[in-house]
Amino acid sequence: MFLPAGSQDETGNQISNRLRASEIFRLVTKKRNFKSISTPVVEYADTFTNEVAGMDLHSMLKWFNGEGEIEVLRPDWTAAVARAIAGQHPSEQKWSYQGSVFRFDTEETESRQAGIEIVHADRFFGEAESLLTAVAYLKNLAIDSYVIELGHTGIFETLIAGYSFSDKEIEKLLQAMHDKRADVVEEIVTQAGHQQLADALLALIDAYGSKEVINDYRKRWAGHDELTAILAHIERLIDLLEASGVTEVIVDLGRVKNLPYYDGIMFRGFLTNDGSTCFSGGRYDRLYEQFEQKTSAVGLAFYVDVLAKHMKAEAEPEKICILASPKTHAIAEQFRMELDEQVVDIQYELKEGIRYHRTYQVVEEDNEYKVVER
Ligand SMILES: N[C@@H](Cc1c[nH]c[nH+]1)C(=O)O
Repeated sequence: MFLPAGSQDETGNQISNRLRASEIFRLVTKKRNFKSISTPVVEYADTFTNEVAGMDLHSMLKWFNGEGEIEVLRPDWTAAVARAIAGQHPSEQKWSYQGSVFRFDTEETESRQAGIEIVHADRFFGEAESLLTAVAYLKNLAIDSYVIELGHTGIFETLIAGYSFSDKEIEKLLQAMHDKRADVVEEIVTQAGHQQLADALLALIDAYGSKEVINDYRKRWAGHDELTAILAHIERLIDLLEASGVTEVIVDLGRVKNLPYYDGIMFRGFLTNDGSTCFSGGRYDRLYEQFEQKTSAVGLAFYVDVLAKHMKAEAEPEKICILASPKTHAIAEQFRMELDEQVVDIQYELKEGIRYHRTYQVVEEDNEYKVVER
């Protein structure tokens, strides 16, 4: 039997690492006073596709229910959690969750996330706590080679404000900026008749790297209060991360939003060894406008499958075999109960190719059963 593209089985270490990653996430977030929340896997599509959430129905796993409404498998936790907690008292601010998201536009259809959302809190506090929780979690997973990248939706948006583009053009422009395709960006702005904008956007494509990029752009954007305020904001977060022991923080001023609801700071974590993204998040105050709330909302989600792949495997415990028979199986089981630390396998005969550190056997002596080492 085969599996559809984007689905795969999992075995061994990947599973035990993933379960450990989940348990460590539970402990880390509990200790930091997050309240856990879980939403159903099946929801109305509208929770994710409404005007403010803005996600694309095409990439969702969906069907019609008996009433003709579209239901989906949860494609995103952030919009689901927002729906679930919209009616909660604003004193509840820190939420954590774990579970799968399902999307067709990613390599794997199902991917497991562990995430946090901080709502109704002071804006800088929410961003700082999100990032520091990420740092604490990675530390607890013993993952220490990673880079945190900061970006901001306001840069691109401020630069293109005042130029008219159709929704289609904006969509293409966002994609081209995301792919860092200077040629495509130039083509789109030229065709729209906004040649003057090209230089600013093309420069932005290369505006990533260490803190010096901020100093450089502070000079370039001198006098442009909105943009320099964004730079100062990013710099404050970098200072916080550096003061908390994070050695590699980079900025990408040309980063555009990867989810339609972001409006403000965006974060991402990359693992150094293969560049894979291990967490992603950002500010999304606008999402709460659908509930007539003007508030602060920020968070991030870890890609648990990615983390599990990069975690060191757990140390192997001693592996013991007890040879028994149908008659002595209960005796072997009793002996097994006394061994807390070891992996204990009971077999009726030794199988070739399976290795144990020690082997025991149930033997009969003077009408009594004993377990002895072989
Ligand atoms: N839901 C986002 C992550 C996130 C959590 N909070 C804000 N953003 C994602 O799937 O990438």
